[in-house]
Amino acid sequence: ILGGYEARPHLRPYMASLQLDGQHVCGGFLIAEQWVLSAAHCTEGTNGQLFQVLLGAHSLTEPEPHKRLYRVRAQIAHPGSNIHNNRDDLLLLQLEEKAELNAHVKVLPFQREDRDVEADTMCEAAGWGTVTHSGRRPDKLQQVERPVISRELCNHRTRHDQTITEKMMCTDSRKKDTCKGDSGGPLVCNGVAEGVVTAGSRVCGNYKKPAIYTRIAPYAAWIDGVMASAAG
Ligand SMILES: O=C(O)c1[nH]c2ccc(F)cc2c1NC(=O)[C@H]1C[C@@H]1c1ccccc1
Repeated sequence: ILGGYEARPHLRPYMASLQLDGQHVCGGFLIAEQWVLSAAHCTEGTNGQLFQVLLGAHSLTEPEPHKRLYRVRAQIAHPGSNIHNNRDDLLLLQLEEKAELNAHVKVLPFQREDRDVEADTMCEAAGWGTVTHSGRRPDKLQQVERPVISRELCNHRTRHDQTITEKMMCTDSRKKDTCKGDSGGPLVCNGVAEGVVTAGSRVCGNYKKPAIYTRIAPYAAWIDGVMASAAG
């Protein structure tokens, strides 16, 4: 998160850190007791290694009472996701067991109504992604508020030039922005997860390259289908 600030500890109890060998790789968030939603690009270069999911954390390194690392039983990338573009950039992770829900670990509802969030709506993003242009990595969860910008503006020739589909949304990226390591985390608007930070490599903090999120509503049926088929 560029230009943000340390989150109030455990006020975002749905936040997950996807880790490999104890290292934060991407964000994610709890959408059901045994399921975390993140971004498919985060699995690139991991040659099929399964993530571990840290829940209930504020600091990545300090011992905290409700912090717990969960093993992952299955990782399901959206079938349309690929390394060449940001389309269908979603990853579902089934935890080895149901997460123990408490004040520090809670499910975040996601938007099921497929309608664009109005431009200028203020939304929030949080993550353990880079906090400086030089790539400094924070130990504690950061957050930032960002206004939604219209798909028309985001698709302008000088911005993302017609690559933003109706299953994506954008926020202004002037100075304050999501960045590497925040990918997979939720864009929360009025208390509901509307988007997932895409994990394609993207310059951060430059107003000419707005932040891109996968809108969740268009994928509600896919998400429900995967969770239902793996149930039990
Ligand atoms: O965040 C992303 O967009 C992204 N997309 C990817 C694709 C492949 C891939 F192997 C990783 C990623 C990855 N994350 C990262 O590189 C994470 C490791 C870096 C990081 C940044 C800040 C704080 C902690 C750690």
